[in-house]
Amino acid sequence: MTEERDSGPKLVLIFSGKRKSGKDYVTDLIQNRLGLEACCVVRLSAPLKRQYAQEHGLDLDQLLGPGPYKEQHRADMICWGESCRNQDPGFFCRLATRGVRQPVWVVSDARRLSDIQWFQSKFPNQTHNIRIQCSEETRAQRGWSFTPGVDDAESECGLDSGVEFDWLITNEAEALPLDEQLQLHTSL
Ligand SMILES: Nc1ncnc2c1ncn2[C@@H]1O[C@H](COP(=O)(O)OP(=O)(O)OP(=O)(O)O)[C@@H](O)[C@H]1O
Ligand SMILES: C[C@@](O)(CCOP(=O)(O)O)CC(=O)O
Repeated sequence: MTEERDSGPKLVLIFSGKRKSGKDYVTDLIQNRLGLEACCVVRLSAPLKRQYAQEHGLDLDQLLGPGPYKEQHRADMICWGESCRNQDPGFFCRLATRGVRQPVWVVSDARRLSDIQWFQSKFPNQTHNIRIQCSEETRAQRGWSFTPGVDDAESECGLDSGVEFDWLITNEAEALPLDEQLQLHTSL
């Protein structure tokens, strides 16, 4: 049986950013650098997608991947997830971090103030907020197109204001290479 970490994480990096800004790409890069023993990528949407896939007979792997399949289901998943969050805003944060034993937690997909508040209230000294940004042109090249009800809803806009980000990362071909941006802020 695995033992729960008593002391909690040493570092919690909370990433947010618009669709196709590269949240998964950047957080995977950090995990590759730190290694699986030290670093866990915590995806708040993972338990949501797991439960949603089960209840709706969908392909979980495709919902977890970057392709068009999850986009076809995104609006309905958002509504479904919000009905859970309205009853318990920390519901997916708790599920996604259950049993995580690595000292560095890289949360890949904060979307709402309540997500950030949950980590900050539990780990006030360890938590840092990071925004991944890039142009709409770059996001479009990665498959994004504006979808009403998604791109103008809380899921995408909930952190547009009201958060002081500790770091901003620009994930564009023209920007400083990601490696160098990560090194500027940390020794990652
Ligand atoms: N710096 C980069 N270089 C090459 N490809 C990239 C880069 N950043 C992102 N991508 C690619 O762009 C696509 C979208 O990136 P990613 O899935 O990480 O975005 P996301 O913010 O997690 O998006 P969403 O929230 O819509 O799932 C992926 O196919 C990813 O591999
Ligand atoms: C339904 C939802 O969790 C999908 C997130 O998918 P992804 O992080 O973009 O792969 C978004 C949300 O919770 O608002």
